[in-house]
Amino acid sequence: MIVLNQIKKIFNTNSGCVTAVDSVNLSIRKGEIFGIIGYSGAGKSTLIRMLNLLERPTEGTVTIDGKDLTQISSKELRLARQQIGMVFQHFNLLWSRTVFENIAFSLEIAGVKKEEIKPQVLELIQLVGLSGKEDNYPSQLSGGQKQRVGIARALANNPKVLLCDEATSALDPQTTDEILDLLVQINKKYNLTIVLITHEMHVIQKICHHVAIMESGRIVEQGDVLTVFSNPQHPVTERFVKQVASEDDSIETVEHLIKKFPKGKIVLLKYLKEKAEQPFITNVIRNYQVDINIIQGKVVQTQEGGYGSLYVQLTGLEIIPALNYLKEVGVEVEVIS
Ligand SMILES: Nc1ncnc2c1ncn2[C@@H]1O[C@H](COP(=O)(O)OP(=O)(O)OP(=O)(O)O)[C@@H](O)[C@H]1O
Repeated sequence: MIVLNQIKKIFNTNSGCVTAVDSVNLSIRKGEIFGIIGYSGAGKSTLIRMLNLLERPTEGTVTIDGKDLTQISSKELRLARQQIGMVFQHFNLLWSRTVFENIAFSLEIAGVKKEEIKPQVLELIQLVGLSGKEDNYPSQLSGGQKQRVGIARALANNPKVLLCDEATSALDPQTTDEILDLLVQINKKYNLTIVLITHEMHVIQKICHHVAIMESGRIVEQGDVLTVFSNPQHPVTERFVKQVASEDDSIETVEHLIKKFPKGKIVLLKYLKEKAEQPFITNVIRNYQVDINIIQGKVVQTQEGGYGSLYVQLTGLEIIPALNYLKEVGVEVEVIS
């Protein structure tokens, strides 16, 4: 539905040219939540701003529903932009207008008839959970409430796509989760395509179906969230995955474990929860002459399901057959010592 083809953005500055986005190709499917993650300066903001041509690409095409936005007239672009809502890190609300007026403003600009505006705004206010706050000014709202206004305003013209530019980065962890829950609710209710940028893996883990990892203007890895989480390929991806993994996963700790548990074998078991539905630990203990000592582990839940990783110590006479059984039932087995 959204296709970026060989997108490049070069800024000419006094100190020379900066390539902010470099030959990016992306396909984003209708109805999915697509996350783009990267550290500061990776090019995320520039990339997302090219999706509605707030930033014009130096090279490449941005195609939404078959229409190349880089080729259409400014009038067509204005109409196309109404189909693309945007939510910002610092909300970008009109401070002298109430909640109601902020949301109504989008509809006024789009030329919606006056009598149609009120019911639509009230419906949006209810959708984002701000009933009763219609007449409040932004300065009277919490950060989370301000972002709810931002989301309602972005949805006012029934967009096909919602772009979220670090929408939760200015919020505390609990408010972040509430806003992310709201985005999932909206995605499901309207089958709305959401593209977000973030530097927090928690955001990707909690709500995204697909993820692209950016570094120095390029996409270094992309795929469905569960695969990328359970099997990161690029060093940058590994660093992001560690943001949501337990601290104890560091190699120092593994070396410490080897010293602490010298008997038998220490093994890292990785499994997708939905694939490994059997009670495989119980089966191993029942069917093989081994004991299992669970040393540490975690289960991470994503929109696409969960995956687990467990460090275990196996002792006993049938370690190899037990490990073979685990592989047979779909558990990834890595022998540490
Ligand atoms: N208008 C501009 N003029 C010149 N250089 C720019 C401009 N906008 C961005 N850049 C440069 O492009 C690169 C990518 O910036 P961008 O803001 O897209 O990264 P980012 O991943 O969104 O970072 P952050 O999370 O810090 O916002 C940086 O080197 C930045 O300095």
